Order: sequence, then C-alpha cells, then structure tokens
Amino acid sequence: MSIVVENLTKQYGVQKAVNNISFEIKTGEVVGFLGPNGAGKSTTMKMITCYMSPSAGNILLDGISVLDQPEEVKKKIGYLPENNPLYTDMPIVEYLKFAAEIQGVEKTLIPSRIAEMIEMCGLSVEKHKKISELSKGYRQRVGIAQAMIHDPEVLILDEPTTGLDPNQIIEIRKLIKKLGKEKTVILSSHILSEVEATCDRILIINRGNIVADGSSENLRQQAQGQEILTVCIEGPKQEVESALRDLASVEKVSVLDHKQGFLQVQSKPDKESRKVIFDMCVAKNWYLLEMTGIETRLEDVFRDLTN
Ligand SMILES: Nc1ncnc2c1ncn2[C@@H]1O[C@H](COP(=O)(O)OP(=O)(O)OP(=O)(O)O)[C@@H](O)[C@H]1O
Repeated sequence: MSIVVENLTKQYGVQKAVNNISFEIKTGEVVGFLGPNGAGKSTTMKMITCYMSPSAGNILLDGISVLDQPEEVKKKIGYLPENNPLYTDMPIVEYLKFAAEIQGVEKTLIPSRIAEMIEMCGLSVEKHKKISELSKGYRQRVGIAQAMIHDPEVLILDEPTTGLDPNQIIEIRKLIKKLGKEKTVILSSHILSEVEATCDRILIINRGNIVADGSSENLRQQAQGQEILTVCIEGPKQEVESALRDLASVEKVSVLDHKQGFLQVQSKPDKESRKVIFDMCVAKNWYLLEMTGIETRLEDVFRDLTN
C-alpha cells in the first residue's frame, strides 16, 4: 500500500508544527521518521492515521484520501500511539478481543486473529496476565498486537521502543523487522541507532520540515562530499608524501603520525583516490600497509541537519 503525502501542514495556533511537507512511501517500505523532540513526527503520524485533520494538504493511501474517506483509511492502518494507551485492568486476550471488535473484525475470525497476534508478538508465555501485570516491553508487544489485530496493510508506530531496556529494544526491533516483511511500516524515533537498525529509509524531520530523505548509506554519502582516507605506505617518507600530493585526484595530504608514517589524504570534490594510490605504490615498489576511508557518522549528519 503506497502512501502519498502532499503539501501537508498542521498549524497549532500560530505555530506550524508541520510545514508543507511532501513525500511518498512505497508498498513494503520500512520508513523511519527521525527528528529531535518537537520536530513534528507525532503530528505527521496523527494526520496519516486520521487521528487529527491537516490544516492544509492531503494524504492518500493507495489513492484514498484522509480528507474524503477517513473511515476507509483507518481500516487500512494499524497505529501504536506514542504513550501506548492500554486498558490496564483487562487481561491481554480480553483487550485484544475488544480491539478486534472496535476495528470491525468479523466475529467468527476474532479468536484466530487473537491467537495469531499472541504468537506473532511473542505473548504466549504472558497471555494469561492482566496488562497491569506486564513489564513495559510486553505492554509494548500488546500495543503492537492491537495495532495489527485487523491485519492492516500499513503499520504506524510512534516511538515504539521508548523506555524499554536494551534486551526489550532488541526484541521489539526483531518484531518490527518481521512485520516489515509483509507491511508498509512507518516508525518514529529521536534515536538514530533505532531507525538505522530497523528502517530501509530515513526521513529526517526538523521544525516541521523534511531536511533529509534516503537510506542511512545515502545520507552518509550526501554528507560526505569529499573522500578522506588514512594511508600508511612503507617507503621514503618525503617522497611518499610528495608523490601523493602530485596525484591529480588529491587535494590535500597531512601527516597524522610521523613515526608510524600515517597520512591523511583528502580527495578533490567528487574524486576517488584509492585506486591511484594503490597503482602508485605498485609502480614505485612501495608497500601499502593500510588504506581506510573515514566514515561520516550518521550522528554527525543528524546533528548538522537538526542543529
Ligand atoms: N495539541 C497540540 N497543541 C499545540 N501544540 C502542539 C500540540 N501537539 C503538538 N504540539 C506542538 O507541535 C510541535 C510538534 O510536536 P510533535 O509532538 O509532533 O513532535 P515530535 O517530533 O513527535 O516530538 P517528540 O519526539 O518530543 O514526541 C511541538 O512544538 C509541540 O509542542
């Protein structure tokens, strides 16, 4: 199921929480909304799920508009809201039955849907318990199970791992990955490793605007601009340095560690130097002991874009 967001805006009083954003999500993509607190992630999700109406713009799910047919859209979406509101007095099975009825699941299918959700979300061991007796990680699983009970094509998860311990985070990530094989998934987080671990594509949102869109690899590359390499070549030091400087693709050579012979080589914009450095060493009969690229960290990209 594709999602098309067209010039979406949400205004709270004078504040534009979401500012004229447009993007498309294809069937089967797992997309992460990444942004600092207050960026507009939850507001965007609430508009996609028809929980809130846009001030301007439109959202289409396989061509169905949230403005014209919100009830149709809701049937196709499963939603885990930010604070995962659950009826804590209810036992898990009762709660899932209630969620299924609300979502209009056909009565005869409800028991089998509940059984499937309990199995899929790893709730079997705890299924006899009341929600109030569950750990936070298991409550989150119940939240995901209720979001999936009507077998929606799109799953929207607002900060699904917030407040969980590291083991629970890994479990929930595994579950999201599993669900992502069949569904279109959008999840939000302000934690970079979170979206990197689970999503094929990342939309970075800042102050209501989309400031970057791509895979983590793409975003790194876009930010990288110029290739920077660390090299260590066994050969006459001065000669090695000046030979590197003479390479057409090289902009700058600096000494990192004189004793060990580590140098930093910065290529000119859009140029690559790895192969020519290798060829140079072969031609000069020098040993290339090390050559590694300096990875732009996604944290740096995120900080640059949202600061
Ligand atoms: N109901 C509301 N009324 C007024 N302002 C609101 C309302 N909901 C959100 N906002 C404001 O809109 C902006 C975006 O909020 P939103 O909750 O969408 O951000 P977010 O990216 O989900 O943040 P967080 O990561 O902290 O959950 C914030 O400045 C917030 O204070």
